[in-house]
Amino acid sequence: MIEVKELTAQQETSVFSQISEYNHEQVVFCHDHDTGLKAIIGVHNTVLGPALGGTRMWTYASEAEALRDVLRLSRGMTFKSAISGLNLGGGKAVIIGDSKKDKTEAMMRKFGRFVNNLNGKYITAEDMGMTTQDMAYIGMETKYVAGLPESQGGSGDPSPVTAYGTYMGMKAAAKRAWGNDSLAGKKISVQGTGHVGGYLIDYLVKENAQLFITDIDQERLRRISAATGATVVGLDEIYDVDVDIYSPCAMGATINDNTLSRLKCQVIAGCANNQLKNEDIHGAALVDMGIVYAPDFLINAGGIINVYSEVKRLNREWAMQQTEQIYNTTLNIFAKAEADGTHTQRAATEIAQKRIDDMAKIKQTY
Ligand SMILES: NC(=O)c1ccc[n+]([C@@H]2O[C@H](COP(=O)([O-])OP(=O)(O)OC[C@H]3O[C@@H](n4cnc5c(N)ncnc54)[C@H](O)[C@@H]3O)[C@@H](O)[C@H]2O)c1
Repeated sequence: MIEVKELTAQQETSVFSQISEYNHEQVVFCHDHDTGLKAIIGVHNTVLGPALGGTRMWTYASEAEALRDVLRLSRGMTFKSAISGLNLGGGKAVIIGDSKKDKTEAMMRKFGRFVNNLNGKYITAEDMGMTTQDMAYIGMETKYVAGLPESQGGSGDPSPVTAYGTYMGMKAAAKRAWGNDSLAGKKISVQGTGHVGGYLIDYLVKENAQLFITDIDQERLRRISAATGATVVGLDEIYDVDVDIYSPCAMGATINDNTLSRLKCQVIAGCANNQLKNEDIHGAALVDMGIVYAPDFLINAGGIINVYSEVKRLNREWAMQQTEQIYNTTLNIFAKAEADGTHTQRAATEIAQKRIDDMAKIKQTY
């Protein structure tokens, strides 16, 4: 398996150092002057099938940050699809910009043309900052798009399915930590109350969990708090709240050297991608702290399962049934990690990598 190490400052600025570090097959830089499009498509691995993963539109502080994000996200998709038993490779795209101000139909369609140039090696869908309407625009230029509106034969917003899988993973983690998967009365902090976080909160409210929520969108926080009774906490305060479960549902790398010593939870289970800033260092640190960590790419796989159902013309019922399996898979990962004396992220990655390696051998005989 390829180890991902911390890069030196010099390596961080070298595009090829980063691509080789994460072992990507292909990275495509897309630029269009007229629409202001600046996008990067990362194709990590296509052994199991076409690289499928959403496009994220975000106000990255630098181009280097955007590149790092697309590389980490696309690698995560490889393992997510592999561990979920899907015949898909890992890919992802980022568009640099403010989704609320900079996005236009022309920009989306231009991006669709870049996706089309890859001839199906990469299939796009939604991620943060993108909507089903954006997928519809992209779909005017390419057939290699999923997550289209249901009115256009698509599987619609994947977030409810992602939330269901995250909820299943959280319950499995609760069972591991406390011997019982009930979340009733558990204090749970949810960082990010967007598409997935919002649906997850609905499940947690139904179970009578005690919620602490934060978001940069103050209006949404007020609305959710008024509807659910959740306590609103500050953006940074979220790491200090005395809770049983911390659920990262916004950006990645929130489990890092600065936050670890502040966390008081016994379980971490959320939908955000790439929650561990450094998989091995912070994954191992969580074991030392006695925190049960439900691997992000495993428990947030509901969205890709839903998108896969669209590509393979299966229905949402199939997607929900597959997603429910996340509960058992998560329990199995906890057991494997303990038996192997390793952390859960590594145990999950090893299972995913083994499937890729096994299938690569089969393909050699075609
Ligand atoms: N949508 C899916 O189906 C899906 C699938 C798998 C993984 N994910 C991951 O889950 C996470 C959330 O996705 P989403 O679709 O709900 O996105 P979203 O944009 O709908 O929601 C993200 C929320 O996080 C908030 N936020 C951003 N930065 C924050 C910060 N520093 N602190 C607190 N809140 C902050 C935003 O204001 C927004 O409300 C992302 O990491 C995404 O990659 C999503």
